[in-house]
Amino acid sequence: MADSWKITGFASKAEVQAALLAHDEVEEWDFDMVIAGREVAEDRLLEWVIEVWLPREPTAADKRAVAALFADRAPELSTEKLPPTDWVIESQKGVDPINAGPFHVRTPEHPASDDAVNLVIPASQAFGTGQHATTAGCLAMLALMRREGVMVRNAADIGTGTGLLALGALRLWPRALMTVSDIDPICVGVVEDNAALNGATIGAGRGEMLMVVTDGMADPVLKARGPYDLLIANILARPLIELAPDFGKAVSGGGHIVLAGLLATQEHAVRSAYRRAGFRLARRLVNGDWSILWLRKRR
Ligand SMILES: C[S@@+](CC[C@H](N)C(=O)[O-])C[C@H]1O[C@@H](n2cnc3c(N)ncnc32)[C@H](O)[C@@H]1O
Repeated sequence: MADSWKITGFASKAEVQAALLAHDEVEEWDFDMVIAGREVAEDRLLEWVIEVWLPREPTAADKRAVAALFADRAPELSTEKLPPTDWVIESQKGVDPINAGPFHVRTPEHPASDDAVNLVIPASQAFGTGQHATTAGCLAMLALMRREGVMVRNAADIGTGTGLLALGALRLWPRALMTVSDIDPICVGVVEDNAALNGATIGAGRGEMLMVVTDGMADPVLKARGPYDLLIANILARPLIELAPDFGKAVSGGGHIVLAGLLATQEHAVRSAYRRAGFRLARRLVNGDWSILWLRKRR
């Protein structure tokens, strides 16, 4: 567990949104940025802060990069050294269960819901507890697809994180082949643990989950198991646009793709890239600032 630092500055909502976009656009950015709304106790005013977390003591260049996130004014920034903590696990502890479509996503500490499809996801270093609007939106979109009569035999979840979306999809389509992938090898153990917790089996057969570590569609196993009739990708707008041609090849004619990780303001660019790759829009959901797209490949 390394030391970490946090730089905080109050911002307008417009600055917060611009900062989110900048974060997505700047490739060499190596900070974790948290955008938070803060309630000031006395007058219940909602203020926004930009919090930037760094794995090192901020240099002058780091501070300039953070200051550049604030439009036309010199922001007042405060810098704080944080105690050594595993922040990913810490941030996931004690989170409340969420409901999305028929799903109830909870940690093992919370009781099961009798009238929902329970998915158990403990705190881990991988992304995907259901708390984020994009994850919850994808679960709701998958449930909508099932309600609309979509049948899935061969699916892949790219950027699976905790494996939550794949586990949800397997509840909706229990006989499907399911390949999951992530660029981050830490997800392998997390996916295995979460599969076991949710009664799923790791394997290459129907109703099982096969995990590969790869960037996008690069892995030969991921390619060989296609074409997919459902591909799920909750990543970010930039990689989604870059991956559009590969995803276009990986999805069968008439097949489906669910995309998330794009802000509503980035939807146009993502939809254009996927139109060029042979997809048309079937449905869209908006959850907070985020868009979740269901697209269908032309036959
Ligand atoms: C926003 S998280 C989504 C996790 C989970 N699917 C969910 O919906 O909560 C994005 C995940 O995509 C992975 N990722 C980012 N870029 C990727 C790429 N080019 N190929 C595969 N995975 C990628 C990240 O490591 C991360 O686990």
